[in-house]
Amino acid sequence: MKTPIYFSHEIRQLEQLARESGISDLMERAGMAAAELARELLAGKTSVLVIAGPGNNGGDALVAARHLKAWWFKVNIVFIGETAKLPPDAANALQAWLAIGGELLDAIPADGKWDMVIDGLFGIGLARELSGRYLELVREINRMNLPVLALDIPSGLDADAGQTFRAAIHASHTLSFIALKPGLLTAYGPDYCGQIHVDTLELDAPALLKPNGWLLEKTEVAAALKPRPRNSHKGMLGSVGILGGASAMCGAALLAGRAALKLGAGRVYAALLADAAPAVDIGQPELMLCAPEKLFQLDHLNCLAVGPGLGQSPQAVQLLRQALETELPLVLDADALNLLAIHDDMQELTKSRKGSTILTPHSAEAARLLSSTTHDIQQERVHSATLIAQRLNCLVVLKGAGSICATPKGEWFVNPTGNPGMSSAGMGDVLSGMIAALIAQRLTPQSALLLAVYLHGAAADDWVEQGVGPIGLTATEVADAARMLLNRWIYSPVA
Ligand SMILES: NC(=O)C1=CN([C@@H]2O[C@H](COP(=O)(O)OP(=O)(O)OC[C@H]3O[C@@H](n4cnc5c(N)ncnc54)[C@H](O)[C@@H]3O)[C@@H](O)[C@H]2O)[C@@H](O)CC1
Ligand SMILES: [K+]
Repeated sequence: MKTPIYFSHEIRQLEQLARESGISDLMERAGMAAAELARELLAGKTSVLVIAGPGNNGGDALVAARHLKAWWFKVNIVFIGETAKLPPDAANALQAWLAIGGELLDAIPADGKWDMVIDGLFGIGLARELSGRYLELVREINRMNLPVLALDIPSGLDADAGQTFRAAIHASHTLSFIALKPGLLTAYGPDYCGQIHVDTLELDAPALLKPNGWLLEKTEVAAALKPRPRNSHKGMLGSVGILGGASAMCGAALLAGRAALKLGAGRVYAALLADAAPAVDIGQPELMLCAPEKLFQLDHLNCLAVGPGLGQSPQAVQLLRQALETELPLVLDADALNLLAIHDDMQELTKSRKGSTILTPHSAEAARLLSSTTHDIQQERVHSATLIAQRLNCLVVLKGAGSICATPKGEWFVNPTGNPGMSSAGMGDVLSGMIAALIAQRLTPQSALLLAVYLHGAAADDWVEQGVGPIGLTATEVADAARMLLNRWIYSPVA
């Protein structure tokens, strides 16, 4: 089953649709799910500090506290807000808490000792920067250094953008209600959420409201590539061209080319723009190096990646335009994106191309494409990726923690794999080569993009699990691990 992702306004729509269908106990369901998860995580330990805020997130916390108390846990609740202003469901939850003899504290007792904190301060209703007592409380909880179970979303995190409202609770676990939200998975989300759990509250969300966002998952992305027939030859496996490698940047094109080879392309040509370009890649002699003009004379290319080390010379401009005029599937990265951003005619060419175009910007490149700022892109990563995809009629991956893939039809995907070891030179070049290799092997451009993005991050994660990285992880190593994982997923899928 695919995992949907909804913006917070869509979660509210779902709540409304559930109410209209006669479901009125969502807060009870959420509180029970939270209590059950807390009990499991406490694993025999007994005391819990519950933080309840002024809205329905606080209500969830009050319900969870009531169940934990009934199960004989030692529970203290700190409530910050005005009880008279609680929304109706939360007010009921408070009455039920008081009815079993529960009390409310207005600050964390200085001498208290707890095994876990349950964070029900703010959920998807957080609407502005934290300040005053709320801000102090968030900082105080973070200083306590205890395991924290965040309800719905760590308080302080924006459920849609993954940005913090000045500060946010560092959770060790987050229990997301109804469905995932993008802010848990992108930008700062992964830094604050810890392990993410989802409880659907027994709602079949996709049946109620068609999702546009999905989580990338191994079972989905790996299904795109099938085992090869024994009777295969390199022509069947496709030919990739890499265009880039201007003076002092040959390495970028070589990295992309090597990654394409390792991801299984039958033949890979790297056309380097540098005057003193090498004639052979000594480290990877399987790679065929050629002059840029030669690349366009080949009649058997299946995909062309333009950009790694391309530079912005007049020759680069002319070659990019030539590439856009072909009907080949194109992967555009780095300076190809920067040139696209400043040449309106090339944007028009991109929109009307017959072949698919895949753009792989990081946030600064996306900002140039949208005449925006990196800050604004990061504030709206999903929206930015879908906007580029729709404006330029192309597939997009907006790279960075929780990469966003977007299609021109408005569908988007968030990638959960990857780690900070990938913040190093050459990682993007490798990704371009990987996407191109999968397209050359006849995956649809969208399947190739989604598989490559997921695999790229998973390969880096694999190294970190082995203790290599995140510090010092190299792009070459990621390509090697991607090859190994891909073979494992296809030929030993159980492992
Ligand atoms: N939407 C749903 O279907 C469900 C929602 N539930 C819970 O309800 C939450 C949403 O509840 P609410 O909409 O009441 O929102 P929240 O509980 O997240 O917070 C809203 C309250 O916080 C205040 N507030 C917002 N930003 C503030 C700031 N910076 N400083 C101080 N006060 C601030 C608002 O004025 C409002 O009183 C969800 O996250 C979830 O935990 C669950 O009960 C289950 C079902
Ligand atoms: K919370």
